[in-house]
Amino acid sequence: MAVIEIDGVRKRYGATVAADDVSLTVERGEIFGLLGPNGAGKTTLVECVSGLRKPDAGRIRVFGLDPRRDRARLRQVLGVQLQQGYLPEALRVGEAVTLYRSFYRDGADPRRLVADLGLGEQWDSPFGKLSGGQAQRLSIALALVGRPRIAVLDELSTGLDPHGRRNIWEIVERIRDTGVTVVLVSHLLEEVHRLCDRVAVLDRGRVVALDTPDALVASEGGGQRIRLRVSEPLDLAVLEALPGVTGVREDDGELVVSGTREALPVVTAELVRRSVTITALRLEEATLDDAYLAITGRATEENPHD
Ligand SMILES: Nc1ncnc2c1ncn2[C@@H]1O[C@H](COP(=O)(O)OP(=O)(O)OP(=O)(O)O)[C@@H](O)[C@H]1O
Repeated sequence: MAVIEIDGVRKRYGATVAADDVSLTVERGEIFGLLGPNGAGKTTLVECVSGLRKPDAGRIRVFGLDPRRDRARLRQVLGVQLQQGYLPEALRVGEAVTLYRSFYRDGADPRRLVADLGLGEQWDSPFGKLSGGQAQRLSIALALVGRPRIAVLDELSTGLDPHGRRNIWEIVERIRDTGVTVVLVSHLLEEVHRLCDRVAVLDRGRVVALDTPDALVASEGGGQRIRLRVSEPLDLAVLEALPGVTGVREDDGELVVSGTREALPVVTAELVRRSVTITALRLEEATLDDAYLAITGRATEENPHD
């Protein structure tokens, strides 16, 4: 069942098109990723969903509610994580969570929520004294204190070290396990691959791909990269023309051949046929990075004058 429905949404700021005919749905209980480079329109879209911005055109429904018209009711079902630096420095963790709890009819127990997010010892700590990871966990607590059915988390691991990031990811998985639908805004591929059930890739206001992370990887050729060194110079076009090969480039003396699983036997056979000796060969599985570069690169080529 769709809990968020976005249909034909457009939003402009002057000459900048931040949302260009965006249509997508978010299903109950999933972690849905919005992925894209800076300025792709991710924040604009979640602000429209949260009722903070009014689209120029299109329709949005969240549990059937119109985010602008039904804002008070929306607030009871949708929790939005605020960006860093949002609280007075002197406000203590416990005070902040208790204050936010008072905005909701049926909220969570502040002490338990703070403990669940690993901030029990910081209950009396002022916001200004928290580490980056603790401040992020507090912002998640504030998004969850109203016991929302949907949580919107925007760039939640920005500025965290790898350990802090993993910690936050586990928290997001636990949130999902309690039945809350999560919309995750991110520009980190590793993050969306690890967490998201489905991902919409946004580029200059447009949805340029929407699928599971694994399907996005597979859609870009099924994914292998062959890195090889050869005994003599080779015309790249020879390899590019082979079946299963989707791209060939040179990287620091190595030939990097991208393609389907079929590519490896075909490429090696062709080199043998040409009596070219392979001096080194390494096989890498394609990742979401490859898919993402291919998808956003293609979107740019399709609209060279934008
Ligand atoms: N209030 C505003 N006034 C004018 N232009 C804006 C405004 N807010 C956003 N924009 C522009 O709209 C485009 C989309 O911005 P948005 O913040 O939605 O993208 P984003 O994908 O969230 O980017 P980031 O990852 O950098 O936060 C950008 O070109 C941005 O400069």
